[in-house]
Amino acid sequence: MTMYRLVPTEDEARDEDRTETGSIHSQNGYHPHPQPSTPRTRIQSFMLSLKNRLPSFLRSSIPSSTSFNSSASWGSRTTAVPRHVTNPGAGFVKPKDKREYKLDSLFFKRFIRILEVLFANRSMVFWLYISMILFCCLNEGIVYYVGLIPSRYYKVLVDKEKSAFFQLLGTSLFTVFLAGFGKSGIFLLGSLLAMEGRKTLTLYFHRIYLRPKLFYRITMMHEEDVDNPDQRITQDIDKLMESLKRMVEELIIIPLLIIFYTYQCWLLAGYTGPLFIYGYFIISAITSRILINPIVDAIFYKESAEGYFRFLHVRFRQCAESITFSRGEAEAKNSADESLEVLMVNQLNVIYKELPLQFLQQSVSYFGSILSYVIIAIPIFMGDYDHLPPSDITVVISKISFVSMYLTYQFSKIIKCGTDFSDVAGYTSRLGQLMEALDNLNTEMENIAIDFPHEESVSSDSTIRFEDVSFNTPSGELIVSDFTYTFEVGTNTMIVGSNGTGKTSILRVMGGLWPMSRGQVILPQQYRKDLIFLPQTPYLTYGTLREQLVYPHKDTAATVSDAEIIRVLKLARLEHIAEMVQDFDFTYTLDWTKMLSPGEQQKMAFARLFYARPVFAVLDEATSSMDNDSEIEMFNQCRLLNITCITVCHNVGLARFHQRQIRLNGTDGGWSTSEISGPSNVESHDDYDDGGQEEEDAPTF
Ligand SMILES: Nc1ncnc2c1ncn2[C@@H]1O[C@H](COP(=O)(O)OP(=O)(O)OP(=O)(O)O)[C@@H](O)[C@H]1O
Repeated sequence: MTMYRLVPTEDEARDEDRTETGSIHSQNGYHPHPQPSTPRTRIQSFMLSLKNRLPSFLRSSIPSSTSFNSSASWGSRTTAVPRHVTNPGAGFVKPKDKREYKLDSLFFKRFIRILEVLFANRSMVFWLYISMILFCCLNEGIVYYVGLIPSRYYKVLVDKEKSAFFQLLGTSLFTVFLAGFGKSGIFLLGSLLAMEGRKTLTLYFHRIYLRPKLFYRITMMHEEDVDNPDQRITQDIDKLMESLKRMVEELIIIPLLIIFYTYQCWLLAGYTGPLFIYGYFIISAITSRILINPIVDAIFYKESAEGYFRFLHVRFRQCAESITFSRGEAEAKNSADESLEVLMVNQLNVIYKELPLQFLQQSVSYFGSILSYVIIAIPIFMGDYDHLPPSDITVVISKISFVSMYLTYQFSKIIKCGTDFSDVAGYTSRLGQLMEALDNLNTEMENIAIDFPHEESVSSDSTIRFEDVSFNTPSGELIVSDFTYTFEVGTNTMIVGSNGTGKTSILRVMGGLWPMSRGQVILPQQYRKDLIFLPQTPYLTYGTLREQLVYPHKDTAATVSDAEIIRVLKLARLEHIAEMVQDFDFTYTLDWTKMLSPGEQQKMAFARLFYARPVFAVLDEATSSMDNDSEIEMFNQCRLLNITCITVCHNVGLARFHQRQIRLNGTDGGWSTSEISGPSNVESHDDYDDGGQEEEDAPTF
């Protein structure tokens, strides 16, 4: 036996104070109910004031109350970030007067963390980056040579040297060709770098996001903290790498170039040249930094709005049939229009905030070229080159012009990268925030020991035991209090109660998805093998029929024989599927959920169950879409295969397949257990009338 538990520490237990209603209060955690003056009330009043300030079409998108975790059994919030006002139906609105994302130390911390992931273990990204540096150095050597060509032309033209002119023509044509080759090489390496970077970061996120239990919690419970994690992984990483690529292409060897051209400029124009250029850069950089901050923030919120807009369309696609049946197309159009409107508002916000930066960048470029003439003029008017003949002065002017303009150009490139930099900062904030949320959640889950197994709790029998278990909803409502029950092998148990009384929640606690506020659950040692959960809507993977049956153990698919597939399909009354697909190894481009009816999808889940043959099957309304005969067949097969059922359902007719029941009464976490007296199983279909028809000894739920 294996046990997982959430037991308060001794200190925490001391602080606990039980009220008459059975709720538990604690100074340092485990609050099943919200405390009177909590952040929840503050957030609610903030949202109310925000709602009143919004245009009418957005008001409907703001929920009148927001769920807030006051229960410490759910741990602390994932990150100290603002509560976004969210609504998947309409989009996203940023709380007014609240700027959170900017170029501060947190940004640099997050950015360094992303770089650590990208460059870890001398990855491919690392080598591409090194190759790019080398290529850029080579290319800049060529550029420097090309830059000096005009001064050589001036010389041969003023001196009328014909043969030197043709020689120079040949060399310059070859150099220009080399420069083109260099530029396209940088483009290739940059694109590979962006692609490889995207792959590395995405794989990293797959690893930390799709972790057992954590994936469920971040998507189901922490939407307020981290909106659209899927969009961050699929879109934001790509955009981050594209912006980074552009920046790297522009800036990769800029420090070297600045040192080199500063030295050249100082040699030709004296100290005033570099002094003017550096002064001009410092002023531009400070102004640029001031203008970038609001853009980072705007990009963060624009991406959130993008996420909701995309999410809405995905939901339309998933629910196309339901929407059409309920003639909800007009409503869908309205919410899509509203969501687009919110996106446009956010996009416009980005455009407006980028405008001053664009103005600065353009002005800086033009001003840079004027500055180079000032730098040339100073030594010329000071008479530094009066001793040279006119042809040599034109060479000097051309050289100073090139080095000063090129140095100014390097600085203006840094300023011009401001837009990309603000993009990078925005995406870094979104990805960094997700990383932190996942880290915090992971630590939180480790601290509350929600996962199992705990070696010291190993026991020999195969029962599932709940011992004094209490738990709350994520919003802090007590659902079940001091629940003690043993699920024994061979004894089917039914869990019943009205809607929302916590039937599925008991299964969530059993599966480790929800934490307990107290008590412990003891599972069979090989719980992964011995315990299989069948939800109402099974998850059907993309892939072959063989893979479908062994889900989630895709790697074992090849070991399942065709005969075995046909056998379990027959048990699940899906033999026609075998004929329909013919080739068990054909990967269907069509979604299996489109190929199978809801009832057939549930049968597919039973086919998996019959293939795996666990000790316990936890069925959460797992037969709700099946016809009566099929329902009987599923429970009969479970009995024949010695699978003990723990069933959540509303169908009174199913009582005959169970020996015990747990009833949740929905008030103060109350519950009761009883024996079910009636036929414990059904051999023939005839003695099963109708799921809705009660028999004398069948309990009513
Ligand atoms: N993610 C969540 N956040 C907040 N509350 C939740 C969440 N999931 C469930 N709840 C609440 O927990 C309570 C119990 O939910 P549960 O799904 O266990 O009910 P149930 O008895 O299975 O209902 P039904 O018979 O309708 O399936 C409900 O009041 C529900 O609102």
